Amino acid sequence: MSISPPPGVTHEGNLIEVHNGGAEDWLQFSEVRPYTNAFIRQEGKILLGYKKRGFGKDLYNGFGGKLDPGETSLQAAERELQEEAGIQAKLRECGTLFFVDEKIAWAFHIHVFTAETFTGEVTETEEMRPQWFATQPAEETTDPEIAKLPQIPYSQMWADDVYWMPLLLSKTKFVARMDFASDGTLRKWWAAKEVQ
Ligand SMILES: CNc1ncnc2c1ncn2[C@@H]1O[C@H](COP(=O)(O)OP(=O)(O)OP(=O)(O)O)[C@@H](O)[C@H]1O
Repeated sequence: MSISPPPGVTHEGNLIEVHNGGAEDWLQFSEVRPYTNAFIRQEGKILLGYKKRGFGKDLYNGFGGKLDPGETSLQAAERELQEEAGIQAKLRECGTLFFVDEKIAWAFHIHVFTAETFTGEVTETEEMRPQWFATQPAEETTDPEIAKLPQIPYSQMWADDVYWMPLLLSKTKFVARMDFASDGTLRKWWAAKEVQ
């Protein structure tokens, strides 16, 4: 059976394990803007950044932002990682997120990237304070350094992250759409794994 994703969601592979929430119809959108979001994922841990200013202030997120004119999403993702966390990595695309917000005139098409290794030193910047988080419960790790790390702080993240972050951590490609109401609550969401 083939799966039809919500409007705006693009994919190349087959969609499996669809998860669906919310009751309202999908919001309309007239413009789509590209963004990036990058995560360094290592054995038992993930690097997130605490956003100190601007859009998403006081929330933890990956590192990313808008594309500069003429940039590919990969170039933008690598530039934003350098600008916001002070590190360089060869990123690869691991998913796409599509966000629509009742209060915002355009839809966000976010290319999500990941890497396991990086060069340079993780550095706090004017925009972001990077921090490592454990991706498994402390009792399930034998690595004392991982056991000391805090768990992923979903209560200080965008309301949608809890639905797609597990797909990112499972290392399968994923696609998701999330619609926000004007009061900031998640009004409807859809997520799936993408396989070849
Ligand atoms: C609605 N739910 C959401 N859930 C998780 N992540 C979200 C998100 N909505 C946007 N994002 C990410 O937030 C960053 C914004 O980037 P943003 O600060 O606007 O861009 P940029 O750094 O270019 O801006 P300035 O340089 O400050 O103008 C960018 O990574 C984008 O992928």
